[in-house]
Amino acid sequence: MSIVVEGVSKSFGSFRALQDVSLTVPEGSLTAILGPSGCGKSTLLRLIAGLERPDAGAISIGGRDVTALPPQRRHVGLVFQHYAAFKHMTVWENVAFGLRIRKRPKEEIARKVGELLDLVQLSGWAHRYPSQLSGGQLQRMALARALAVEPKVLLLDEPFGALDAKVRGELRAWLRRLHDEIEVTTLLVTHDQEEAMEIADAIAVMHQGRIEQVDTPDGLYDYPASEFVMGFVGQTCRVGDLLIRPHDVRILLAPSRAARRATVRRVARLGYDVRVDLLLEDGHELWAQLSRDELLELELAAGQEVFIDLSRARTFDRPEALPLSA
Ligand SMILES: Nc1ncnc2c1ncn2[C@@H]1O[C@H](COP(=O)(O)OP(=O)(O)OP(=O)(O)O)[C@@H](O)[C@H]1O
Repeated sequence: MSIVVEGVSKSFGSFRALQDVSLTVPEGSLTAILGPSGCGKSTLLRLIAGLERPDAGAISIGGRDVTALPPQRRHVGLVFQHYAAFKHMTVWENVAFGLRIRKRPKEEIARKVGELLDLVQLSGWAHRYPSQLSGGQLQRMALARALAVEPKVLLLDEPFGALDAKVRGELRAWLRRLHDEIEVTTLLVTHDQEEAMEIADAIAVMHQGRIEQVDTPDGLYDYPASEFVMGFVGQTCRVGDLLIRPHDVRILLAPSRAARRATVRRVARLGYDVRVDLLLEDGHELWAQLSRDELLELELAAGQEVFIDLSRARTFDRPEALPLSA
């Protein structure tokens, strides 16, 4: 089911946490809400879940206005960063909990819990207790528990936030596969642009209580709507009003009409990538990201004079992208 947020605002005292936020999460999609700490991501998720009420605006799920409904009548599954498992219950009992309180028949509970444990790859752990699970396994159990009651939408707030980078990476790939399998509309809150870019169909970038842009991962990266978005979804260098991604900085060995004179300050190998720190004649500093092959071709060394083509830079003073002319 789709989620539609229309013109939602929310203040805490005099602090405006959300200002006129609108967002559509299409049915079956995996959409990420991406933004820095404090931008209002969790507040938006909590409003959709019904844990908070908006001051203005409306929220609908599957075409039904749920703005005035309590959480339990919205049929949402929720998973947070620090999942509160029932410690005295086994994994099986934790996953079965929601079905038991809904008084579902025993056979149905047994079948469903079995299926869910398969889905989250915890079948072999059904009779363990939460204290015997790793962080990644606990979060998978949390997902199984959220899915048990067949939510119409799944809301995930930094579900892998507390885990180390390697486990996070594994769970990301796993979540994407799970989503493709069960096709439940999913909204994922994260401050990690790599996480959002890797698994989401669409990303809503938030900044200071507003949504700055909603687009596909490629769309955000290639056509950022604002300087904030450009800086948040990838690396950028600034040269005066111009913003450019380091891999778009072209280094030339001979002068050309559009190129600026610069000095190589340092060449650093970062595995296959190479970082070349540059000082432009006018005093601006920037860096170029090259491949090792490109570096070998250019034979760059510190102190060398080169020419920098910034024609792929952008400026956000005016709405359209402005290529630099000489
Ligand atoms: N119940 C509350 N009372 C007062 N202020 C709140 C409350 N909930 C959130 N805020 C404030 O609203 C702002 C947005 O909070 P929110 O938790 O939505 O941010 P976030 O983007 O999820 O950040 P993080 O990634 O750090 O969790 C913050 O400045 C926060 O302090």
